[in-house]
Amino acid sequence: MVEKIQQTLRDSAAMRWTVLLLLAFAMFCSYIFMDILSPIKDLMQSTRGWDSTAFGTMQGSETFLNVFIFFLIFAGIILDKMGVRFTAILSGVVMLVGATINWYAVTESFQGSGLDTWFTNNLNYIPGFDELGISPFYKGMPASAKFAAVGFMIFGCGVEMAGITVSRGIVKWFKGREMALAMGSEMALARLGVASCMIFSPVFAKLGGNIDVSRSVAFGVILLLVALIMFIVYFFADKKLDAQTGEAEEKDDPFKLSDLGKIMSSMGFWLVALLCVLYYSAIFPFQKYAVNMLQCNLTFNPVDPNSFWATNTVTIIQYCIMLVVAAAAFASNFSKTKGMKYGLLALAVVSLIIFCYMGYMRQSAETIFAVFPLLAVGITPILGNYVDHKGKAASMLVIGSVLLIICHLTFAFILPMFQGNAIGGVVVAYVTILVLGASFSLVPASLWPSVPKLVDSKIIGSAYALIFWVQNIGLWLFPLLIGKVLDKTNPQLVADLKSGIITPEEAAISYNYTAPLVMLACLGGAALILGFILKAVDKKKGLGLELPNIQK
Ligand SMILES: NCCCC[C@H](NC(=O)[C@@H](N)CCCCN)C(=O)O
Repeated sequence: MVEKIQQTLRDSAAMRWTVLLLLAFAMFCSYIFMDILSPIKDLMQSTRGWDSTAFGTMQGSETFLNVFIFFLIFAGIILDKMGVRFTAILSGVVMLVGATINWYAVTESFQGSGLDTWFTNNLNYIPGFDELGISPFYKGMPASAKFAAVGFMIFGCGVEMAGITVSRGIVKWFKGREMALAMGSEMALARLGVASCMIFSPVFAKLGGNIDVSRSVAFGVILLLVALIMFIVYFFADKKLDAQTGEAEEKDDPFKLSDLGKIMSSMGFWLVALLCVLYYSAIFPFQKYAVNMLQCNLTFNPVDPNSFWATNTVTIIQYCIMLVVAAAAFASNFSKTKGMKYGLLALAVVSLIIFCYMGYMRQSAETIFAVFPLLAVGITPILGNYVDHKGKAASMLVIGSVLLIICHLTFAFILPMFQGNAIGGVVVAYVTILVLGASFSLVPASLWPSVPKLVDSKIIGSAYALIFWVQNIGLWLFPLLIGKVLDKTNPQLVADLKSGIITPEEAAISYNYTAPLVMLACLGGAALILGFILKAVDKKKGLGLELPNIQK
């Protein structure tokens, strides 16, 4: 008689993918909040008086507690000690609290309140940090920006804690199965979140003709409430799984601080962590300057504000096309026949071309750069699927780094040659952004699923936390460095601006970006060297980075 094999929730594909949807949707909401103010920087200046320094300082506060107060390290320890479901809910609550403070700071009610007065007169610096130039506050910073920074740094703790928790949750539910596809899908949805907020945040702020920036932030807060609900539902599924498997690893084999030593002594781990900080420092900080870099290098013919291309209808159509690209590319991973697979991929490519055409017709750098997260939405799951079935993660890290170098050098030296050539410049920009998007899929799709191969599953939370911590240092440092290098390498522009020879508007689109782009290409070069070393170490020590996740 054939013995009936005990099935757990994890063995059911439908249940596994439902759990992934809960976690991924929570991250989608968090990524929307993370960039909610980015596309309305101009409105923050005109309605709340945040100049570029106030805006940049507030945005930079996100990493402050994680990096300098080591919150991420504590978050990793909490995750390994308390388990995924507890930490998921905790991170959801922390994000919501931070976001609510952030929202209140930008409302009309904050203006003129007691808190407004207090923040105007206090919190002008943090001793020690101020001297080093790394304080999230400064004398003269608008009170609303200071209070928003307090909220954003609390949110930053929650969102990074959620990031490591979701990664560990995916490992728990998908290890030995479609783990890289699951991580790729989660990141794809996160990228869709970034693209969505770029499109919808200005729409909410300008709704009904009157400008209110707090509406956009309120939209983000509501989404974070939804994220918390997702985590609560996940809590029950995860509890049931533990009851079925009797695993509850955090109780059976409790995490000890000495376990951290095991991570630190793994050469493979450090190579991945360093590669991560180098690679992501050349991507996320670049993302903050990319639109301006395009404005400085491309020639745009302003679109008539009354024309079809300037309407919100076009925005909505473009967003729908974006969803078609993402859905078709994602569904191609699950198609049963080759015909269906290639049909869906063809649909994704045609929609992508239409998306690019519309971006060109709108003649704005923002809509051209919008294609960047879109390609990652489409192909990160496909590449994750490849890692699951064929492996080659270390090789993908190397290829991703090569593409990164090529793209930054193209932006630095080839794009400026097309200044004055409206169509040629846009074509070069699109091709380079698409290739960069491919690189931004190759590296994340192979890097994050490699971590469970390097450390014990009991300490996976701390391992992700350590990588995130190292990465956060780069994410804090490089936006600052790019700004400083830009000013240092454009001395004439800075002097002309100071003496009033050119207006701030003219100056803003006249920077020469060569030096910062070469700096980012060098980061790619260093990541490439580490990639080769990682490949060699993998071969020598048999880490299994080139092997598929699913062993047939
Ligand atoms: N399951 C993979 C999770 C990592 C995804 C990764 N996110 C990060 O690395 C975050 N620490 C940084 C996000 C910072 C943005 N301001 C990703 O590729 O998004």
